[in-house]
Amino acid sequence: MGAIVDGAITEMNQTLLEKNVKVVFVLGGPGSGKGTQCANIVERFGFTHLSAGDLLRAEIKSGSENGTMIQNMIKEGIIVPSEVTIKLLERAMLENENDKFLIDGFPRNEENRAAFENVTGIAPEFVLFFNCAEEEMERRLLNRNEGRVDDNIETIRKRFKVFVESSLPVIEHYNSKGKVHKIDAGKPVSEVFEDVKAIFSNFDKKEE
Ligand SMILES: Nc1ncnc2c1ncn2[C@@H]1O[C@H](COP(=O)(O)OP(=O)(O)OP(=O)(O)O)[C@@H](O)[C@H]1O
Ligand SMILES: Nc1ccn([C@@H]2O[C@H](COP(=O)(O)O)[C@@H](O)[C@H]2O)c(=O)n1
Ligand SMILES: [Mg+2]
Repeated sequence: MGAIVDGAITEMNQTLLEKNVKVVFVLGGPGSGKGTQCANIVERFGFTHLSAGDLLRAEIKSGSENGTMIQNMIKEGIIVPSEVTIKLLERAMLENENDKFLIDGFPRNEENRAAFENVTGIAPEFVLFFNCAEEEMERRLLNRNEGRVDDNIETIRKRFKVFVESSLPVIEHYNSKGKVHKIDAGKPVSEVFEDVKAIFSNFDKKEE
């Protein structure tokens, strides 16, 4: 059985518990390389990648009633209420046959963290923390060229502030439980992946 915590269990997350899903949270500042490394982990270790930001952007495109609110919050670099993001994550996990998920960019604040554990009853196997200097992250985001509304210097600075004030405490919370693997994400992609591989290889061995 994966790591399960006490909480209110609804029909939807009862199904998730029955699936015995394993979750790894992938955290780090904006532009630290979470999405890039998740793509490598998917290929090498068979996880399914769920990016909270991507799910929110897809929700905007779908014409959802929450679309305008989400769009405005992303433009401002603010964290969307947990109930919206958690529903998207739960749905994505239920719709996928895999039982191993990389949840990228979530939990982003204390509200995200507590609500996810209470609502789903799932605790992460471990947390990957991509640690990178702001100057490097800023350079990467300004060169990303994916047309994201939040990849401009004004929003990037707001996102850095939110990361330091709201997201780092979440990482500290899991660190105090011995669940965080901190990775130097300032190195080239292939070198970062070498460090990531070592962590997942050990995890695989424990599973055998
Ligand atoms: N180790 C690296 N060295 C140099 N460039 C990198 C590295 N990792 C990722 N990049 C590049 O930096 C940009 C941001 O990477 P990525 O999208 O993976 O970051 P992210 O952490 O998911 O960011 P966000 O939180 O904004 O979604 C991309 O253009 C990517 O190609
Ligand atoms: N848990 C989350 C994750 C993301 N958001 C919003 O999406 C923006 C982009 O996220 P990325 O991970 O793709 O960088 C982020 O700045 C938030 O506005 C969120 O609200 N909650
Ligand atoms: Mg990303």
